[in-house]
Amino acid sequence: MKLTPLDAPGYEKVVYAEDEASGLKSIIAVHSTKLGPAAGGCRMFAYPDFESAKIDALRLSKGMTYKNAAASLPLGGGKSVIIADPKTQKTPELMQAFGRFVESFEGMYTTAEDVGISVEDIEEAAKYTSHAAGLNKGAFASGDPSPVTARGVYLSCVAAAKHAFGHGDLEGKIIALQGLGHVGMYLAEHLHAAGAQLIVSDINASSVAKARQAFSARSVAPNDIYDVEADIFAPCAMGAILNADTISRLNVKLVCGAANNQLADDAAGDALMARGILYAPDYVVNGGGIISVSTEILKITDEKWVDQKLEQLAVTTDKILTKAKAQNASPHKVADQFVDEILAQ
Ligand SMILES: NC(=O)C1=CN([C@@H]2O[C@H](COP(=O)(O)OP(=O)(O)OC[C@H]3O[C@@H](n4cnc5c(N)ncnc54)[C@H](O)[C@@H]3O)[C@@H](O)[C@H]2O)C=CC1
Ligand SMILES: O=C(O)CCC(=O)C(=O)O
Repeated sequence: MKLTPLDAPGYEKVVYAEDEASGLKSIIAVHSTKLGPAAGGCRMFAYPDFESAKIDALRLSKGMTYKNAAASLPLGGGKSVIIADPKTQKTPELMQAFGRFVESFEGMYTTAEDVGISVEDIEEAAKYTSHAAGLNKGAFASGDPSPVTARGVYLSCVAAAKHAFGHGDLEGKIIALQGLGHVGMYLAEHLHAAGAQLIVSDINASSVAKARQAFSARSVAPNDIYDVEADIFAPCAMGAILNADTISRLNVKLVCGAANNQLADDAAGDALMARGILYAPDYVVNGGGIISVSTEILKITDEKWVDQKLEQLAVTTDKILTKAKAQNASPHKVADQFVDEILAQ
C-alpha cells in the first residue's frame, strides 16, 4: 500500500492511501486530537475526482472535532473517505485494505460507519485494525449507530421546535424529509409516531415506497423537496445542500436534520437567518452516532449513558438557540463559538 501525506493547513495528519491489489483509494483526515484520539466514520462515495474527495474528508473531519466537543466527548475529530461506488466497487479485500490503512494511524484515528458503509463493512476492516467501532460483535459492541443518531435528531428537533413554534409538540407539523437511508428512515419513524405529517424524497425509489406505506408519507421528486410548503425541513442525505438557491426556495420555519455539513458555506447560515428560518446546527443535533460508537471506543458500561448524552444534545441545542436569539446571531456561529471556547480551554 502506498501512503502519501497530504498538505492540509490546520489539520494534524492527512494521508492518501492507494492499494493496487484491492483497488483501495482512500483518505484519512485527522483534524484535531486536542480532546482525545480522533474518531469519526468512513464514507464510501463515487467522488468525481480526487480533489472533491479530499475536500469532503477535510470538511467532515473538522465537523467531527466540533461534533465531539459539542457532545462533551473526550475524542478528537477525524473522518475517512473511500473513493469508490459502494454499490459496485465494494469488496471484502477493499475493506480489509482500508482496515490496514486505519491501523497505520496507530490509534490516532478510530473509524466507524458513514454514508455507503455498513456494520458488515466495518467488521471486514476490523479484521486488520483494532481501531474500528460500530461493530455487532465484541465486548463493547455498539452496532449500527443510525437509530441512535435518529433519536438524538428527534429529541433536538423537539427542543428546536419550542423556539420555532413556541412549543415542542410535532403533532400535525408538516416535515419535509430528504434522504431515507440508515438515519432518515429511523427519523421518519419517530416523527410519524409523534403525529407529524411527512413529505419525503430519496433517489432510491424503494425507500420512498417504504416510507409512503409505513408512515403514510407523501413523496416528491428529489429536487422538489426544497419547494414544498412545510413547517420543518429535515436534511438526512448529503452535505452542502443549503446554499443561496435552495435557501431562497425553502418554505419552512425550522431546519433540523441528520446530514453532516448541511451549510454550503458560512453565508448559508446567515441567509437562513435572514429568511427567518431557524437552523438547528447539524453537528450538535446529529451527535447520536458518535455517542453510540463512543460506548465502544471508551468502553462505557453505564446503560443510562447514551440516553443521558442524547438528552444533553437537546439541552445543548436549546442553549445555542436561546443564545442565538438573545444575541440576534446565526445559530451556526453561536455553536462554533461554543465549541471554540471548549477547544481553547
Ligand atoms: N449514520 C449515522 O449514524 C450518521 C449519519 N450522519 C449523516 O447523516 C446523513 C445520512 O446518513 P446515513 O443515513 O447513514 O446515510 P445513507 O447512505 O444510509 O442514507 C443516505 C440516503 O440519502 C439518499 N440520497 C442521496 N442523495 C439524495 C438526494 N439528492 N435527494 C434525496 N435523497 C438522497 C440515499 O439514497 C440514501 O437513502 C449523512 O450526511 C451522514 O453523514 C451523521 C451522523 C451520524
Ligand atoms: O456515526 C458514526 O458512525 C460515527 C460518527 C460519525 O461519523 C458522524 O457523526 O458523522
